[in-house]
Amino acid sequence: MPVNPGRDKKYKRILLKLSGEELMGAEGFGIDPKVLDKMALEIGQLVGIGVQVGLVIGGGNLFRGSALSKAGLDRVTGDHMGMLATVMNALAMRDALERSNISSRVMSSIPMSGVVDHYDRRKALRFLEQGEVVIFSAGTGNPFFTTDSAACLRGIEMEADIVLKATKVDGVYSADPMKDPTATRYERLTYDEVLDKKLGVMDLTAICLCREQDMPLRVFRMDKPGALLNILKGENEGTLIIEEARVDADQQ
Ligand SMILES: Nc1ncnc2c1ncn2[C@@H]1O[C@H](COP(=O)(O)OP(=O)(O)O)[C@@H](O)[C@H]1O
Ligand SMILES: O=c1ccn([C@@H]2O[C@H](COP(=O)(O)OP(=O)(O)O)[C@@H](O)[C@H]2O)c(=O)[nH]1
Repeated sequence: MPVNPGRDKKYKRILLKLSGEELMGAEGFGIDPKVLDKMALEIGQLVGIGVQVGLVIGGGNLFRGSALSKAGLDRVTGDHMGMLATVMNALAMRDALERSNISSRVMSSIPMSGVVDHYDRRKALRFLEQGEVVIFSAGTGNPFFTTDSAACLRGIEMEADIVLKATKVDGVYSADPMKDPTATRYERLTYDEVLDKKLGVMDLTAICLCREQDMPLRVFRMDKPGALLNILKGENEGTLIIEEARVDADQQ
């Protein structure tokens, strides 16, 4: 047993984005507690080696504004429902983390007194420094955005070393791999390449924000056992999106 099992970790503070659909497991809707427990275990491993973890969870397993609007609802109302869905997911994740004895906090971009704390950057930084997992819910608090953008925004505000986007596919491909079986995976891309090639894995607002603030991003498959820990060890899971000039610094 190493004296300090975390000494080789590559990142001190991460912002992990989980898509809402990840939470529903094999079901078509809702939250599968078994998936939550599995995720809590993986997050617990990171906390155990001293990584500070901020979490943003999507709401796509419950409601998406764009889908509700297609069904006839007002778009802004639909987006509000989507943001509230992310708060429900965050509460479920906090519950799973606490069942695994991992201290965690939920903060919401929309004030929800008596349910969760209102987002406060300085408080969130303090919780992270104390080793608590901070779950940032209700997206950015504004309609017409996504939780990808919220994850990048909070990652930048928290001065995370990297934003990790956990999703159903194991990286960024030349085309949507769910639709095009000939698509090939990139190991590394620049922000401009993602934008120029219109690679649809993440929304473009999020990519632009990371490009402006020089925040590295990694897209990987969450349900691959150990993938998260591998990334923390510096292994090449999924696809890294980074400015060419920063590659050397990232590889140290
Ligand atoms: N170039 C691409 N490379 C990888 N995935 C892509 C690409 N274009 C579209 N996708 C799709 O993006 C999805 C991931 O986006 P994500 O935001 O996690 O899903 P959701 O839309 O459920 O929130 C993948 O499941 C994949 O089908
Ligand atoms: O800043 C935000 C973040 C999210 N949403 C709404 O919340 C829904 C759920 O988020 P998202 O689609 O990003 O979840 P994911 O696809 O990651 O599960 C979105 O469809 C939007 O309707 C929003 O209006 N503003």
